[in-house]
Amino acid sequence: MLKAIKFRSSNGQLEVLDQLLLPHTMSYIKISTVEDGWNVINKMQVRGAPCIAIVGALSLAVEIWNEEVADKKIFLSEIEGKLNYLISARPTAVNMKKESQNLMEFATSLCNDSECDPSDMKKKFIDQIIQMLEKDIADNKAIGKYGSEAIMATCKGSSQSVNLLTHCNTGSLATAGYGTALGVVRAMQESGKLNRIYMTETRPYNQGSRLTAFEMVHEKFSATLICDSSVAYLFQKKHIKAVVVGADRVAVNGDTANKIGTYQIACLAQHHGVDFYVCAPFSSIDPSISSGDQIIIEERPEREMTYVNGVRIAAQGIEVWNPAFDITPASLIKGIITEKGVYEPKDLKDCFAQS
Ligand SMILES: CSC[C@H]1O[C@H](OP(=O)(O)O)[C@H](O)[C@@H]1O
Repeated sequence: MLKAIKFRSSNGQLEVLDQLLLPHTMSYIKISTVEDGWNVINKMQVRGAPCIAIVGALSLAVEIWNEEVADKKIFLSEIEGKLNYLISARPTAVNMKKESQNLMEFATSLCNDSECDPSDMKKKFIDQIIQMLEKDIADNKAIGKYGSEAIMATCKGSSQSVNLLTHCNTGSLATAGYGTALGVVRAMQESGKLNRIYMTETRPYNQGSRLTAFEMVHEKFSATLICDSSVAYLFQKKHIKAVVVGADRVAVNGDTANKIGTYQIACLAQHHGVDFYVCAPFSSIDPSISSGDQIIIEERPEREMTYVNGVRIAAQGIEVWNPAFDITPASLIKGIITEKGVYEPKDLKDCFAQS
């Protein structure tokens, strides 16, 4: 499986795959500081909500790896500033913000623990970050399991295999490995339930044609690439059982921010009676927002839309609007597939009411 992140816990060496160069070139970038981490996230050399959080946190771990910590309170204040800086790299995905909150709660508890000396605090803090890698992969495999069961539960014959559609990239290049929506695709492949995975190109960054297609070819899946504009005709001409997409931020009512183009696919899925699932770990759900209209939608530079590989494809002088995400209303979503199970959008709020 392709690896977006290479981290050696023996010596704190971190490298990330430069996804702007895929599929033609596999090149890893060394990350030594939070500034390096911020830059690769902001430039989208690294992308995907879970991957952003893990690379951001690991960039902090490697920056402080050899630091001598003398005062716990000063150290706590230092890491808070660095985490807030990392959150600013991209505004829509919530994972970096939530993991920062979790890390700050953990660091504060260490700071307040009189039994924990400064060097212990640093070591335990770094170990907490390193655990994110394995937890993400475990979460994704659980998402895959629950998603596969949910999709097959609505099939008549147990021997049936189905066609799925996905948008953008939610696989090993968007996470620590296995993937969220692509994790469901992998789980169905593993259980013999996948006939074919269709994927959209996902203009303008082309996560589908450059990344998802790369992952699927690399692992020899039966996979077909389509233009973003072919989705309606695909639903008309091919039997698509379900759409599985990722998420950058899910509001507590189930409204979901995801890659631009997701909303129109959800509208078409409803029109054609195709089940539409969002696949995301709980770290992508934001309990602080009640609906999707509170989610900030990042707008990317116009050059990312008007040029391909350095060649201008749009008329000079045309004005451009390039939102990187849109909001799919909960009413269009059949289920939100998480590592804890599958939830109807209306039931999501109860998960947070208890906590
Ligand atoms: C599991 S990745 C979630 C999400 O992130 C992608 O956005 P980007 O490539 O801009 O980071 C896309 O929206 C995926 O669905």
